[in-house]
Amino acid sequence: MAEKIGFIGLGLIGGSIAKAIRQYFPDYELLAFDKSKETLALAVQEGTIHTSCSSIDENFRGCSYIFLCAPIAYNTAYLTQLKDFLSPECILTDVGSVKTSIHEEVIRLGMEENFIGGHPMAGSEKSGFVNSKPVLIENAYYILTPSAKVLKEKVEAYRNFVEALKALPIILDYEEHDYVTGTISHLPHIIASSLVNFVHDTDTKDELMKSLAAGGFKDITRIASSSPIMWQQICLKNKKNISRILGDYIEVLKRAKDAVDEESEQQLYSMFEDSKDYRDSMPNSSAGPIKKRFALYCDIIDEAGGIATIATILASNNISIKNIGIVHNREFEEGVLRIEFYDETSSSKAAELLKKYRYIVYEV
Ligand SMILES: NC(=O)C1=CN([C@@H]2O[C@H](COP(=O)(O)OP(=O)(O)OC[C@H]3O[C@@H](n4cnc5c(N)ncnc54)[C@H](O)[C@@H]3O)[C@@H](O)[C@H]2O)C=CC1
Ligand SMILES: O=C(O)C(=O)Cc1ccc(O)cc1
Repeated sequence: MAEKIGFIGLGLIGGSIAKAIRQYFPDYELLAFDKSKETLALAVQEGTIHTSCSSIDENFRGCSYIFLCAPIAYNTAYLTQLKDFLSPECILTDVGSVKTSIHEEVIRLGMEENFIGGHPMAGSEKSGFVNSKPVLIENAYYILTPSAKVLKEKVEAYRNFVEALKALPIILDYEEHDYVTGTISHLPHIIASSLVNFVHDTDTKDELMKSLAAGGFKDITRIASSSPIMWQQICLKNKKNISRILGDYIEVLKRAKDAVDEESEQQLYSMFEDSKDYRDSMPNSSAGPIKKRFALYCDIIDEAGGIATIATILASNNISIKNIGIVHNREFEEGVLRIEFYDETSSSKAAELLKKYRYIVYEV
């Protein structure tokens, strides 16, 4: 066996990372401790992990990576128990949605040389090992928050590891992480939950609102179905940022109310126009502008013959393909043909050409 990797908590995120490692590094030895014995039994039975641990024990000694993937307060609480099992080479990491609290505890316990915080910006409203899958982290940003005393070589190794698992590493300061995710992730979850509860509390006797809730409502409230314990802990641990952000956001809502009360045509139009322009400018794929890949996606009916036909169309128009293959990812769960090019011009030329041949092309 090559490397040994340990997991504490093997739910949606821990399970997805473990499955991605299994897929891309089949000779690595994986072991896990989870408070749920059923989860561990299933993970062994499915062949995701080799060893299930009934506590944080000797098995964790000699791991090259240890991933803390339980709800955040437990991750922090387990640091003390782990300390004795870490070799100087071990990279200790977590996947928690809040970073300052765990970094502060790492500093207090003198574990900075080992710790690099981690946060895959992927997930869903579902939870548990049963819902985990390797594609969950594919093409998703994976934020790394290195401790001040961790060696650059360790950060580089972790960054390469994340890339090998097909996610997109990005390095951030842990405090900046909590400020940014407070707005783009924690605030939306609070808005979604409070909006759903608002409908529940103000609905008519015969629950007309519940019955009639349409696409828009469902789009922006999907995440209200997320794990209550996870979001309770996020709000408790990122209290300062969330409180300030909520305060600012309430001011924005007040301004929207003023615009309605005052029948301000200009303000109302600007609000919807500005949001439309900005939302339309956001990249659809999580890869975003930071790491630009020139790829398009295309529906094909028959995999084998279909790929050959497309390759011929592109080659006969002097468009070189960098990579081609069927992918199943978060955006295209049913599977789609992904074609990657060397530059933007080739990608747009190919899209135009394939559309002419009546293919359904997605440029994301
Ligand atoms: N769900 C999401 O979309 C995302 C979650 N995260 C972070 O990932 C972490 C885990 O979240 P999920 O995988 O979604 O949750 P989950 O509920 O799917 O998995 C948590 C796992 O930890 C285990 N666990 C709970 N308490 C434990 C304890 N005291 N000791 C050992 N194991 C324990 C549970 O049995 C479960 O298997 C959280 O810290 C969360 O902030 C990060 C990115 C996305
Ligand atoms: O399902 C979604 O859209 C999410 O927002 C998932 C998510 C939840 C928590 C995180 O820390 C990161 C991503």
